[in-house]
Amino acid sequence: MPVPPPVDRAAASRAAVAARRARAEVKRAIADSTRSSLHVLDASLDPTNAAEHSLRVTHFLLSIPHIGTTKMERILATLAISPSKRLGGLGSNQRKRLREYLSEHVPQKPRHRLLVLAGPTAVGKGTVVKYIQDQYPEVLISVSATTRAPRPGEVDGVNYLFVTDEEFDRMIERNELLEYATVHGTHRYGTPRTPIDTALKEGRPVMLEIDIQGARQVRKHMPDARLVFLLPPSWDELVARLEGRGTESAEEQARRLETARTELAAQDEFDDLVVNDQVPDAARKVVALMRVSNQGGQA
Ligand SMILES: Nc1ncnc2c1ncn2[C@@H]1O[C@H](COP(=O)(O)OP(=O)(O)OP(=O)(O)O)[C@@H](O)[C@H]1O
Ligand SMILES: Nc1nc2c(ncn2[C@@H]2O[C@H](COP(=O)(O)O)[C@@H](O)[C@H]2O)c(=O)[nH]1
Repeated sequence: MPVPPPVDRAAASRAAVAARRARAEVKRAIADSTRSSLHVLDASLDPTNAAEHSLRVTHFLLSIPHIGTTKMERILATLAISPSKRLGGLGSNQRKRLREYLSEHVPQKPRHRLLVLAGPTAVGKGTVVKYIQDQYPEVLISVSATTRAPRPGEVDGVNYLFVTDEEFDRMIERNELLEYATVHGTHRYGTPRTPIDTALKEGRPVMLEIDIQGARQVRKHMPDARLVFLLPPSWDELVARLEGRGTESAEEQARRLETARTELAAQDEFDDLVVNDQVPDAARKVVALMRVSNQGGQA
């Protein structure tokens, strides 16, 4: 008889506890409507979303407000889904039927139509945002405040609100900024809160082009925001774009590329990754993510 490999019982038990906690968190999230059930169903497709992937379809349905045991059993029978199934193990037709059922019968909490676009220096965030501003005028693009000096051609109030250090301090004191950060270790940048709140109340999609520190703060304050990371086609192309733009000294370029390495390493924290190969394609993909955000679907 071959000898079975030794079992690390403590590690297995820790993993089981962690998995149970993660699943409980997903169920709590659906129950208090911080995430739509469609969003959880879509996330379960990806095995790396372990909590959603391993969630039993029975637990999933029971965690939705107003679905009790009887209704849950009826739904599963109607959709021909075995109660023993886990969300990640649904067949494509079962998944489709469940999705249709949820879309039709379960009110989905509308997500903020707030999208945060981040990515390393010179990946083309500003270029993609400018394209979106021109082609999709319904999207409000936030104008950040910054303590850096304007570049040639930049206009105060259009590209940025160019402010002094003292003015920036005052904005912080008055709680006027949704988020702020010192970027590339030099100047401060921040997102004025009021225009965003107003636009969201009006149901208008809003987009922020900010750095990763800012994206993390937005996620904390507004968990419904969609975080999108713009990627270059390659590292060499990123360097070529930074050098080609020619707006920074060699020293500043080196500093920015240093930050870029750290930022690229954080891409997994984001909801979606979009490669900026051709600007119109990248812009279309980003806008599509805003359009479907109420449905919890995928671009
Ligand atoms: N898809 C693309 N293909 C080729 N060049 C591009 C593309 N997108 C942007 N660029 C060019 O890359 C350079 C950097 O773009 P941009 O200034 O928009 O980057 P950014 O991400 O906003 O940078 P930063 O964070 O440093 O402000 C610009 O010269 C721009 O014209
Ligand atoms: N956290 C924030 N980051 C911001 C904001 N506005 C812009 N940025 C980021 O700064 C860098 C550098 O911009 P540049 O115009 O000097 O090249 C870039 O990565 C932006 O995303 C903000 O309001 N908050």
